[in-house]
Amino acid sequence: MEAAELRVGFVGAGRMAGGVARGLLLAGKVPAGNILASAPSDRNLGAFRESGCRTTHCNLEVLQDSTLVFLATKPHVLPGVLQEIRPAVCPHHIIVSLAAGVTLQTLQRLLPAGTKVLRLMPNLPCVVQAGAMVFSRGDGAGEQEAALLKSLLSSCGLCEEVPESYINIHTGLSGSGVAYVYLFAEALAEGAVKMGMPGPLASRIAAQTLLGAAKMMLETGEHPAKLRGDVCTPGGTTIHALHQLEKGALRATVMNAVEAATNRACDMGKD
Ligand SMILES: NC(=O)C1=CN([C@@H]2O[C@H](COP(=O)(O)OP(=O)(O)OC[C@H]3O[C@@H](n4cnc5c(N)ncnc54)[C@H](OP(=O)(O)O)[C@@H]3O)[C@@H](O)[C@H]2O)C=CC1
Ligand SMILES: O=C(O)[C@@H]1CCC=N1
Repeated sequence: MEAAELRVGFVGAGRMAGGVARGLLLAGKVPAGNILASAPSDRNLGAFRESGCRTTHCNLEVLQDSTLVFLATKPHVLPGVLQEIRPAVCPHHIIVSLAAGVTLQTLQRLLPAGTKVLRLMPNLPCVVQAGAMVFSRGDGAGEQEAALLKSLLSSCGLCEEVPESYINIHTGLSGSGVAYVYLFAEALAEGAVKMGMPGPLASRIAAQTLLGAAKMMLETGEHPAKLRGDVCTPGGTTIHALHQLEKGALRATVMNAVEAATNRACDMGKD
């Protein structure tokens, strides 16, 4: 299907829905007039309207209007939403859930048999077209639906199809991982403030440091341990700092964080 013909709906219009919609619009993948978003309040719908998209308070209207429907409510709200929209779900619909933890098995159980359903895990930098997304398809979704989703979401960042068992791990690594990185950025900047640098300058430099380090990792393809070694002068500043981080068990703590978030996503998926 040509992107210009595709009608895209969002049930739930918050941060992630807004981020995905923005990526689609900026890349010219879907015209604004072909996007319809629903939410109970106007809190987030205004931003959609300002971009030229249509909005409604009625979730069923999104199903009636759209072929590709993103379910972008919080996970605890999703079962009620699925119950509400189920009568309006038809074979032509492609349903994509963004909800953390909610399994394909649950989605398939709560939707009509044979529904083309996919489970996507994005992360917040989709908002600036630098997201990291993975998705898996349910039994009713084929290569064509996967290719369509991948092509559309490439406008929001990296997007790969993976076995469903990786989705909760991606949540711990990247969906939640963005927050660990902000914590690290905050700590970097506060260290600089402690040493006398003004806060706003320290924050900008912390962000650019993360951006540059990430860009080098992606562009060189080198293992981070190799790149870290390249920064360390024998007897120099970096190795003294890294010793402190090792004493604080930074690596083990971050690994524990990924494990905790992954386990939490698994628990959230239990019926
Ligand atoms: N935030 C993140 O970094 C990530 C989030 N996710 C997943 O994305 C999903 C959305 O998260 P996020 O965008 O942060 O959440 P937000 O709280 O920003 O947005 C949730 C949206 O759902 C709407 N909503 C609430 N109840 C209903 C309902 N009954 N019917 C229709 N819409 C409803 C809200 O309405 P209103 O506007 O009126 O409040 C709001 O627009 C979640 O399932 C989360 O697990 C995945 C990866 C990363
Ligand atoms: O905290 C959460 O549950 C969601 C999923 C990943 C990021 N935010």
